[in-house]
Amino acid sequence: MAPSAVETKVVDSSGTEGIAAPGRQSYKIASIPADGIGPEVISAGITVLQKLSEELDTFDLEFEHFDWSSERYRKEGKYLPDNALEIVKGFDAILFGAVGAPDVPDHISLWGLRLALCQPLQQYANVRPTRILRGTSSPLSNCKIGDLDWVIIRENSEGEYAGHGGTSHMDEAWSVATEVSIFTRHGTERIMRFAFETARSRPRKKLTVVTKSNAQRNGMVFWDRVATQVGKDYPDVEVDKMLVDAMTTRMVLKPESIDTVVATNLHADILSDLAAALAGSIGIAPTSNLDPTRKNPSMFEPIHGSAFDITGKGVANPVATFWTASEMLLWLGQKEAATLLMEAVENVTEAGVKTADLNGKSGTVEVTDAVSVEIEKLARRGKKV
Ligand SMILES: NC(=O)c1ccc[n+]([C@@H]2O[C@H](COP(=O)([O-])OP(=O)(O)OC[C@H]3O[C@@H](n4cnc5c(N)ncnc54)[C@H](O)[C@@H]3O)[C@@H](O)[C@H]2O)c1
Ligand SMILES: O=C(O)C[C@@H](O)C(=O)O
Ligand SMILES: [K+]
Ligand SMILES: [Mn+2]
Repeated sequence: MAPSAVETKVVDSSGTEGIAAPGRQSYKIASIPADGIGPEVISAGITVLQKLSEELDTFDLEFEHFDWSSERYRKEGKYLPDNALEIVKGFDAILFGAVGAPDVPDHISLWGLRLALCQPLQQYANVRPTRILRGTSSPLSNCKIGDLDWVIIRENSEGEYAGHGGTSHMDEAWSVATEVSIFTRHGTERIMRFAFETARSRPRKKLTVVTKSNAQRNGMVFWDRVATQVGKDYPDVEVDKMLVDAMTTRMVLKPESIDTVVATNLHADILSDLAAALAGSIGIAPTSNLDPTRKNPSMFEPIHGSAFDITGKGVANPVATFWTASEMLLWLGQKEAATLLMEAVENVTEAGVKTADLNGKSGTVEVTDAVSVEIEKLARRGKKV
């Protein structure tokens, strides 16, 4: 068996190892910061999570760090040890940074780490909420806070990311490559149900099904068909359909007309980066890779990548990771902490403590410290009343 890649063990936030105090839930979190700005933002995320745990009486977190990264790939030829899935199954959740390095082809890094975890762990629902945070603004001139409040549900197990394909006769004049999209009834129906449930749980109960069923006349027509069938079980959810190209224009021109969106793996990948930018920056938006059956741990990561252009400069926006941490706490059942964390984050953005991508002047550490101070204030205020 390959050796475990555990580098360091961090004890729970109170500084003691072992059993949680009575009444406190205890969670084991696998931390995989990986590449580029990943370690910078994950370290910031862990700082605020530990602060929350210290200030609230509700939970303890025990982090274990894994060095699964491009650096490990360079040394050992692999991103993951052979028993990686077995290891992470022993955790309540995974907190992931980003993977990708300038000297490793992007398809090797993505398939070697992110997809090598979320596909076998059946994290089929990728959930990407976006909204404009207090104290920040959209690049859209007429778009105010509240006008853009979306959740994009990305199919996370198949479609264009099925991994079916190949290349023959490489570099010959007759070389050929295929990248086959796969849409199964099982995969399509389960993401559609998840999307309808998400739409139903939000005040507007409104779902937009995005496809490209004019050009992609098989898989996408199938998606539309499954959406109509599943929709019969959700008469209270208002549904509309959009082609993905037109959806980009609707996101820009009529953001207030959108609430919950479901789209394929690739379409939603693209739309969700656009969504984050329209809400202000790719540096704010979270991602949850969920196994809704809860048989496997779910994985939480900021939406952005490893951002080589700003790595090591101390300017990466940690807000995407804070929001991700909040989503992780919600998934673990810690609603009070999740809400308090976002309240703290927005108090800080509103006070103008922001990184350069949000037109601010603060660094990663300053924003993190400000959020920690805010957590303390909010938690202590909450205890007094
Ligand atoms: N889930 C993932 O791990 C993931 C996601 C996206 C990209 N990637 C990988 O990351 C690498 C770089 O990809 P890319 O450049 O297309 O996307 P990227 O998200 O890394 O960066 C795009 C732009 O956004 C900026 N940016 C990203 N995060 C930021 C933050 N927190 N604060 C401030 N600015 C931020 C970057 O500086 C860059 O200008 C590639 O190897 C790619 O495959 C990985
Ligand atoms: O598409 C991917 O899986 C990589 C990255 O762009 C992401 O959104 O996680
Ligand atoms: K990421
Ligand atoms: Mn992406």
